[in-house]
Amino acid sequence: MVCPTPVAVGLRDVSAVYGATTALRQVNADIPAHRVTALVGPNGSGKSTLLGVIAGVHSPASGTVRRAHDEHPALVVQRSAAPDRLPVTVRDTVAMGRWAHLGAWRRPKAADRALIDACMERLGISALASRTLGSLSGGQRQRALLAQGLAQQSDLLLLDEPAAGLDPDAQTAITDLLAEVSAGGVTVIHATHDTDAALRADHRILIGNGRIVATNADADPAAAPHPVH
Ligand SMILES: Nc1ncnc2c1ncn2[C@@H]1O[C@H](COP(=O)(O)OP(=O)(O)OP(=O)(O)O)[C@@H](O)[C@H]1O
Repeated sequence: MVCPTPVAVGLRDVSAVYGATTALRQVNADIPAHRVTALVGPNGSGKSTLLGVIAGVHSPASGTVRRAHDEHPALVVQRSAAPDRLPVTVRDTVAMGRWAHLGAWRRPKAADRALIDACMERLGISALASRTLGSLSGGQRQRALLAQGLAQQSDLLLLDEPAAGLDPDAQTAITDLLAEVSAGGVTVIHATHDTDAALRADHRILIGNGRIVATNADADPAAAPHPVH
């Protein structure tokens, strides 16, 4: 008996534009809950835009996006999109992941501080806690942004090339981390150019020129998530 996988995000006829540029064209997809989904495709194919649409930071020009999750999605952007010269420390950066959970004065409680410490520990950046982001290597900064994403404790974690620029061991560690996080009940969607990371995902979506070209569900219909009604 096939056990149906619930859908975390359902996209129907979604198109997205930047001015005159069409980045997504009539995208239809069901993203399985509590699994790792890899978005793969060449540069400029629309992966980041799709993540932005799912995160709710880029409004689709047409179509619908339905999220089953209660929490606000956590979106971890590519490091090139993060400001370089902000005088914030690694700890501050990770702590920003708690902002949505804090009151008006954004004062972290003991539990928030413990979580921030745990997220830094998980990404191996505890020793860098007092360093400013601008003083870090690209890979170290990328880990700080990932720790910030984890600190949000969202049940929908969206990551844009989380292992880009990391050394091979660190790339493997990030892929392991994503699998661990999804095993804990989080839906993970990540854009990647790393074939190993894509192959280790539970579900793959291949994008080309703003369209979905293939999913692994095409090859194995039993693996397709079952739509929610
Ligand atoms: N801010 C923007 N303004 C105008 N066009 C944009 C903008 N961002 C992306 N685009 C265009 O939208 C299309 C999809 O870009 P997107 O960044 O989603 O691709 P991608 O698959 O994530 O690429 P990469 O692998 O290089 O990160 C491309 O044609 C790109 O040039």
